[in-house]
Amino acid sequence: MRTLNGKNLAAAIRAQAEAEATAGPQPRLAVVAATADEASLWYVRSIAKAAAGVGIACDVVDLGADADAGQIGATLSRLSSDPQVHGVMLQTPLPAGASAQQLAAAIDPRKDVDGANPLSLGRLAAGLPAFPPATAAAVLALLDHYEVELEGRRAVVVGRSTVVGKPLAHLLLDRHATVTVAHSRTRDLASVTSTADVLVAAAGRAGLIGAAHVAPGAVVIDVGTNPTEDGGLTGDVDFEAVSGVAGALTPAPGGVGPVTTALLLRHTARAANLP
Ligand SMILES: Nc1nc(=O)c2c([nH]1)NC[C@@H]1CN(c3ccc(C(=O)N[C@@H](CCC(=O)O)C(=O)O)cc3)C=[N+]21
Repeated sequence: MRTLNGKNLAAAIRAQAEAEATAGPQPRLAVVAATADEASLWYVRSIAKAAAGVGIACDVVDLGADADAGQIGATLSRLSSDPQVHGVMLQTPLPAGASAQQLAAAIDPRKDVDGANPLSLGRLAAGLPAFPPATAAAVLALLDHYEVELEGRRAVVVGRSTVVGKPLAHLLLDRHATVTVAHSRTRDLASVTSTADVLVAAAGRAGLIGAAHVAPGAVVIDVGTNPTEDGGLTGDVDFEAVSGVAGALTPAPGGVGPVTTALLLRHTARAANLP
């Protein structure tokens, strides 16, 4: 079984981001957060640290977990019209009553480096240029890096979120895979997932995918970042069990996560260089 490590790929993507970031005026990313969620705040800190490492300025706009939709929307609009800001990201989760899908419409699509504006998803679906969500792009980057063939192969995505499952289905379709999207109401999940040449677990449920879900030799990508009781993170895939069946498997942590952060930075450098 091959372990599809994401750390080396992430370093290579950060090097590209740095080259692109230092070629012109310094790119600036604004990350808007309105949450007390520890995992989410950890991600914000790791973005800020990684940005500093590649020459990208990063402003964290922390509105606090009590912010309302009006404040968040006004902040996104202000950042979208600020010529000093090249990338705008709205961190999830949001306070009750605030809809990420609705609010993200306030992000200028040219600055939408995490592909959150519904226009970006629509453009992606239509095959037009757009920034895909960094997590969905990270799955494709890993598959490409490890030279996993997609054309004509069966890909099953477990999870239908707006940040991962839906955009990823479009990215895989663009690459001529035969795509199935399974989710929490799918009946007999294992009978669907075991048809996959490429299986992507993005449901957000620790240990959802076990040995019985995986065809022998399949390539398995674990997008899950579920908090564990001891303060760590674990994926949607039971690594031990699945590593006995799969042909290749990403670790979590150490797989999709680092590549996601690196791509967010590369998107920001590209946003700053858009004509
Ligand atoms: N609008 C939005 N877009 C997101 O992409 C988004 C979000 N909101 N909200 C929060 C989640 C979480 N997320 C992670 C990204 C990288 C790691 C990551 O790099 N994790 C390390 C492990 C860190 C550890 O072990 O503590 C790894 O996988 O190696 C984790 C989690 C993106 N999210």
